Amino acid sequence: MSDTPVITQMRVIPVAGHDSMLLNIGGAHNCYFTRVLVVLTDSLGHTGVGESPGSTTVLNYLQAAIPQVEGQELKRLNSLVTALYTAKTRDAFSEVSDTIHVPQVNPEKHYNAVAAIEAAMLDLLGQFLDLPVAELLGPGKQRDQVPVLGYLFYIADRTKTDMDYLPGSRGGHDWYHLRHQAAMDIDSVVRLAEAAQDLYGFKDFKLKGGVHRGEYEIETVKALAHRFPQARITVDPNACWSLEEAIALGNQIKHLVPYIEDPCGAEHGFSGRETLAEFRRATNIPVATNMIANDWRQLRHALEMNAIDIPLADPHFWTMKNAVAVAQLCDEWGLTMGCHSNNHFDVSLAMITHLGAAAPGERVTPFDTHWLWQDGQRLTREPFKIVDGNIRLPDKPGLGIELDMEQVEKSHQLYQRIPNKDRNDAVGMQYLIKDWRFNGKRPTLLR
Ligand SMILES: O=C([O-])C(=O)C[C@H](O)[C@@H](O)C(=O)[O-]
Ligand SMILES: [Mg+2]
Repeated sequence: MSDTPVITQMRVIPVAGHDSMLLNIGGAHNCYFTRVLVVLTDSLGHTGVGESPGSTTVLNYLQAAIPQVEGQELKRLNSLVTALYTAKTRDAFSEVSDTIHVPQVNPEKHYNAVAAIEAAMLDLLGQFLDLPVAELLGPGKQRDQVPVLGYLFYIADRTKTDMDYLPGSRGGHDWYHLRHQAAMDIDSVVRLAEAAQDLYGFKDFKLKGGVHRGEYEIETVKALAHRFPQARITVDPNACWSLEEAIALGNQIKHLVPYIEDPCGAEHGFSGRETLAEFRRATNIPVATNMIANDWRQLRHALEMNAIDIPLADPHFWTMKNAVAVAQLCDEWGLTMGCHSNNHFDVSLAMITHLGAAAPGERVTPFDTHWLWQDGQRLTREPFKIVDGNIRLPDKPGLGIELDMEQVEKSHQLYQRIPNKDRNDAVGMQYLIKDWRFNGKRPTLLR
């Protein structure tokens, strides 16, 4: 067997960036978000990089994995990733997963860490083979352009807090100002969508719901659909509507939306998979999820019950290779593939782009990305761009990105300074509503 490069060093670098006061069922986004970079060096001197959500658990897991990764040959990628998934290691690092404040995304789960290691190894392997990562995944590269949607949020008024939210500045594109200002009503959200579309050319939009009462969010969807008649608009209340409410609300917009994301969840002794199956049967509206089909076992139950049409296979939850396997399964079984997102930097932007480029078939729905909220805070020299609602895959080996270590260092320094390293959207929310506490069954503002 011939040799492949050996991983000589693994660095784990926690980083932080700025965010707007975006509302969701978990509360209000903090003024800072955190991520972790995995930076691998190989014996040829190449650098490979991956990004994961920034919980302390994931950080600890990555640091503990260093001895398992250093010294490995790149050709052992598959067996190394499998070993990192072993139950023994997993159990040691997922103890706190029940305490998370944003239950819809599981940022503390170990698989986020494994995914970042896999991405960095794929990056190195691609550079060694002189191939883009998309060529190393599943069926290989299927497309050069990956469509993404405009991910809209209601935005709370940051001036009601003493947190370090950025004020935004006038003089550049409107989007860069508006994304920092309160947008609590329908008109403001439509205005946000207009600015985002003007800058990024989005063809489609998703509204993060679970904030106002459901009726108001449906009115917002209608207003967006009226303003952008060609767009595919959807809404994601993160399962906070009851089944009954979800059916009533869904029926109002069934002619306007291509799908609804996690309209309802577990209630009255029924699981989220059961209520989503009932929702689908009652409304005939396709269902997307990032809440009840995030691993093979969950996906199997969701499909057996006919609960979903669109698994949003986030490569950070699944790893890039497994997310492409989900895409292949969708293609073969007549499902639609999509991709969930959290706040992220430009390394994750590259990861989702290669995933989208390798997803086979026509039924790939535009991917979620939070990049529009972070655009301008780069860690790589040339972040991929969203143009006409698409991200173009560069003609470069590996992930096709190069870290800018000065930017990484600044972002790491910011991480060191901030008090809250783990996501907790209740903190900001408590400035708006005294003693606010998470309740997955009540829209954020209804207290
Ligand atoms: O589709 C989703 O459920 C998400 O994007 C989850 C995220 O946590 C989103 O709610 C957010 O960023 O607030
Ligand atoms: Mg969702």
